[in-house]
Amino acid sequence: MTNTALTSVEPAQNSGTSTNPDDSTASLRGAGVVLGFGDHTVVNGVDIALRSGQVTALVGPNGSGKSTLLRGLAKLHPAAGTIVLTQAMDAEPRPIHSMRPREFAQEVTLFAQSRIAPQGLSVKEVVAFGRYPYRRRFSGLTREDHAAIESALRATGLNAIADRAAGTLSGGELQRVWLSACLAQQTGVVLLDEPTNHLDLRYQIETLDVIRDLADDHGVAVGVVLHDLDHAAQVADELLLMRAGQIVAKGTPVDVLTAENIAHAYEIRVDVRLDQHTGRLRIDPIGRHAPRPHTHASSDS
Ligand SMILES: Nc1ncnc2c1ncn2[C@@H]1O[C@H](COP(=O)(O)OP(=O)(O)OP(=O)(O)O)[C@@H](O)[C@H]1O
Repeated sequence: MTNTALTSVEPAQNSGTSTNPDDSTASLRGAGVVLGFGDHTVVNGVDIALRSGQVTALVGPNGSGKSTLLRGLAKLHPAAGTIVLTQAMDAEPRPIHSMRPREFAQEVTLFAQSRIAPQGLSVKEVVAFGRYPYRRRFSGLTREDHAAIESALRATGLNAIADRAAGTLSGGELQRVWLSACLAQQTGVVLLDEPTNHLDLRYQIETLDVIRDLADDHGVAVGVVLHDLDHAAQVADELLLMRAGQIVAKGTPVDVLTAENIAHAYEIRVDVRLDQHTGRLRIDPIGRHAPRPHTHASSDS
């Protein structure tokens, strides 16, 4: 794994409508969203608003519908209800189903959970996939494309391995390559499904930093599924807690991540504390076994 740290994402510079930091105000809203598989409804009447410059985290137990909701917002799963995209502050919201795929891909990207390892392509060539919505037929990469790819490679700490074969990377490295491709797409809405999965501690934290950079420095509307509630509390402006296809709590991390809400959603006991020194929430799940006391070897004698 490269030693290059994730650095802040550079301002977008291409011809997409949401790529200028000043006008990257696209936001995605869903009302009464219903999604399912055949007769099996897995998201049932969800309201969600992803606002420019804000991080919204979706949390909840396995199978509660988080990934399916994200896929519905990304136009990858048929949805009932209303999902609209507002491309600029004063623009009229447009139903996403009326948008052409290429146009939609210039506005919204999804970092999905399962990822293939492309054989025969370098890291840089995979990241270049992110520029596909801007490419003209039979034309090569433009200066803007190269700048976006370089910026995304730097942001994900991949410049040192940009020429390596993507098929030879570890799971965590490959994950960062696909995250990089999403960043290279330079959209006003970024949807991320468990982006910290498979990453070591350092890249988990640096990925959370990149997510905050997207919102704070570039006005991106971020929707992210996270399993780690500490991470969700750390990165999100708003949390949506899902259970059985519905949102059971919505608001700031402090409002949503109460012991009662977590117990209701996950059916476990937890201890939730606000750290007085750091001002951060600490969520401590309580298992069946009493915590084992730990001592230093030197204090045993
Ligand atoms: N391809 C599929 N066909 C049928 N049912 C599916 C399919 N994919 C998911 N489901 C079901 O939809 C429900 C919601 O799944 P989803 O993956 O959206 O949940 P999730 O909250 O993202 O879960 P996890 O935390 O485990 O990733 C689950 O009951 C799951 O079994």
